[in-house]
Amino acid sequence: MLRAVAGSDAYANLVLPGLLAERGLSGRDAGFATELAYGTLRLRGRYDAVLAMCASRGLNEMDPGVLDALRLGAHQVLGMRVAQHAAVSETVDLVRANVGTGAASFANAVMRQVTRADAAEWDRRMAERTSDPVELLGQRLAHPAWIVRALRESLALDPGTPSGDLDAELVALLEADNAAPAVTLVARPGLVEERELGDAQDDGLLEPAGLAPTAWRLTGGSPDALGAVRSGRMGVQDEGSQLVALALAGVALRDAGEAGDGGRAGGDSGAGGGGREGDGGAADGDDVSAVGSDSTWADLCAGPGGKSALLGALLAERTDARAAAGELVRGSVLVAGEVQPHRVGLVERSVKALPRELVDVVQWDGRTVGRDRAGEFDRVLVDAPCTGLGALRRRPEARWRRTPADLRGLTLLQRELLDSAIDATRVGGVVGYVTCSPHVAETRAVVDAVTRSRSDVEVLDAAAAVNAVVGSPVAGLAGPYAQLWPHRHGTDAMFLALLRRV
Ligand SMILES: C[S@@+](CC[C@H](N)C(=O)[O-])C[C@H]1O[C@@H](n2cnc3c(N)ncnc32)[C@H](O)[C@@H]1O
Repeated sequence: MLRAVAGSDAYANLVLPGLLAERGLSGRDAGFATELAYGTLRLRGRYDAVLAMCASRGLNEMDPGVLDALRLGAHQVLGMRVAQHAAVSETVDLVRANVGTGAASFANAVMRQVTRADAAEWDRRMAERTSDPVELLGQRLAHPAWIVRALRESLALDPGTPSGDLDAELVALLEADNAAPAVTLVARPGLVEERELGDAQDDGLLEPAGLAPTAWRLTGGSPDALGAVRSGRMGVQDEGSQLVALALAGVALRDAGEAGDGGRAGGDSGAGGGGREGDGGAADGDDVSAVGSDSTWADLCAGPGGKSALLGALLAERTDARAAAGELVRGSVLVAGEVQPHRVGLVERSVKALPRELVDVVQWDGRTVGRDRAGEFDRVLVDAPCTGLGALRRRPEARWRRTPADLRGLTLLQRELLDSAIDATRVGGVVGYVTCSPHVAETRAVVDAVTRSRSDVEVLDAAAAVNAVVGSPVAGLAGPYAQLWPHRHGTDAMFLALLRRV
């Protein structure tokens, strides 16, 4: 797997399951192989810093296969509890079998150096050689320096960051990125019975994740062992992804004719939680007659479809509730659009448990939707393509593959998509702008630039909307934007801005 990722630009999460199946590994063996592979990939920068101090030649002069084997060996010695002699001899055997005898004796010499100090001593030696504190933190905790700087800036600008704790917060975040995350599942509303979830809990397979009412942590077995996962009524989805979709679905809309607040941020978040949406539901505080239509939703960037499936389930549940209350409900629809044809297929698979007529899966360029379908939608999600710096714990190789140069094209696309989403939303409707990156350039800078350039949007309090979903104030979350963090909330670092079209 290491060779496929480094040599062929493969994605670890796509390569590994096939390799485990091919080699017949399951249970504890599969877990061990996964930790070997994912841990080595995640911590590559740390091990490279150690290997550079141990080897007689530069890393870029080494055979790439030897370098990967040494990284794997270093992870066993410094990051896992593998016996040193076993780690050394396995590494040397691997190099002898795949590269040759000369390379094996080189690997042997390097691995013996690696074993001569423990992790704390290697940290000390790194500190002796590196004066820049950001570079050093990046080496110690295996993040490229540009990412360390970006995460630090984002934490510093987040009003949810406890004052005076920036450096400790940064270390906690980098450490959380290096830990294997629990598998979190979504129980799509209206599709999974309480009894089914109760049985899975009794069998030791699931426990409530804690924040999102739909989120469950897998405590045993694999997701596919659950019938609800196989039938698409549940799915693997980070809790942060669930929270942002639920928050967008829960925020109160306004009637198209009602005057807005003139761009006021915070204050009235309009975040009402369950039971208030729609033309006929009871609303606590708001004038329901002012809510307007709430039956046409769009997911502008839907692939692979996790959030579409959750939004679709919410829309279906809400439509059924209204019909049961005697309302005349016509044609609720979620249009789930995606630009890449093969990802359109993934969206179709992900919404397979929902009523066919409820979700319209289409191929589109989200940038033109605002022009082609202006003012058509009540709620629009823009889950924009981004660097993914908020999901580093799930994508072990991503941090080494991304570069600051990626930001330029992405932020331009993000602005265009957000502008288009606002144009596609009716007056009084709401747009949710989401990224799985906390990078300031992709989050608040995009939202600030777009809202500054238009006079028809009002920034809502997205943190209050998330609190309303959870049912109590979430610690370390402060609006108007909602920035979640792995070390604080146990979720990916999802960002949510909610904008009302006025
Ligand atoms: C962050 S992912 C969305 C994840 C998805 N919402 C989910 O929860 O499964 C961004 C998606 O946007 C798609 N995309 C990129 N450019 C696009 C465009 N111009 N229009 C529509 N989709 C686009 C990408 O192919 C990718 O599938």
